[in-house]
Amino acid sequence: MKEKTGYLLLSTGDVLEGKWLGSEQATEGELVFNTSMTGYQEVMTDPSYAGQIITMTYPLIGNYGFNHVDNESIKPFLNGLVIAHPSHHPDHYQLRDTLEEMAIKHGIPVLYDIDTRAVTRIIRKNGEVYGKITSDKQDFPTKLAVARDIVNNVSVQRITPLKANSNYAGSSNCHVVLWDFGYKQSITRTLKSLGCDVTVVPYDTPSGTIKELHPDAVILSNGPGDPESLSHLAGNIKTIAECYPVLGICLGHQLIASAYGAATKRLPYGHRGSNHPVRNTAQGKVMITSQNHGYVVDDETIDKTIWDISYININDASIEGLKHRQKPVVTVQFHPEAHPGPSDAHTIFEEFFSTILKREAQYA
Ligand SMILES: NC(=O)CC[C@H](N)C(=O)O
Repeated sequence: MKEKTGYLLLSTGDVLEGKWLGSEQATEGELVFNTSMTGYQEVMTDPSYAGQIITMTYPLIGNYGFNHVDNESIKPFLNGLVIAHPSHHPDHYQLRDTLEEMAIKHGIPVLYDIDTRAVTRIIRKNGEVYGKITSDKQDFPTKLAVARDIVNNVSVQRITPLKANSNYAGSSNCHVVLWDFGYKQSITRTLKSLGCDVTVVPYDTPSGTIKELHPDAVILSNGPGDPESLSHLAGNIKTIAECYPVLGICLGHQLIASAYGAATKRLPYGHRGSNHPVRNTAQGKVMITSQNHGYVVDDETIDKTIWDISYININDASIEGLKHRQKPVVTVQFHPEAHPGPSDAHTIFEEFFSTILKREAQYA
């Protein structure tokens, strides 16, 4: 196998030498680390990583290849991947592509033979770090202007209806509008398996158009970038949250909190992995959750006359969930749809649906 030298250059001035896997195509972006030990396919196809270079702390990546069932979006949106050891001989009964084939097919630059734990220590120490994968040792990343249209690039372009799974045995028959800021397909898979018809709508859909769809509930999805870049949607989001049962997931949680006047701030180096413990403040119970976010809602700015804090991160006490005190509006910073990661938080969907069904029974 040909091995071409490439470099990971950091905005901190650090230079790491590695090897190209696939095409030698320079790329740059915010460098973030993910600590998941499995689920690299789901990580790479999660649209929330748009514009970023991911480094995986787990050393061996690609050992079961890529399949056709676990993608989280139509294609990977990340800017690049930095790993220690690629698996050159993956094996799995569902395998379609190797890591190298996947990288070439979608034009994703991949650098390997990097001590990704050393890179992670640099990010943990410095916070916001930009990286460039390149063949030119002098070609340092510029401090990037975050793409303004980052959500526009990952959101659906038109209103898209999806039918509930036909083999669903229950009786929920809900119609959910999924407000798409870069949704993971595990969200729609979960909703369809719970018997919901889903209408996915573009991120800039006016509240009036959402109302015309007559949803039973609205879910605001995850997505990439700084939530502040979507502050112009606050009025629309608040209008919907005042009218329907609403669930906000990750970016969706941040946007709902912002619509009610809270501020968001950057975490020192993000939460990205499959084992982040969060405590349910009402029950004292701990769940292990899948997470991928660089921003959080600032505790000090939440109006506690409107919101209860429902979940807290055990590692750093950051806000992990909010519950409206009067209305059926709940939000979570973590990923109840999981993938990758544990399904402890699936209960969030179940609780949300029991709220919708009770509400419908009340108005029937
Ligand atoms: N997964 C997400 O929705 C991430 C939300 C936001 N882009 C953040 O990084 O905090």
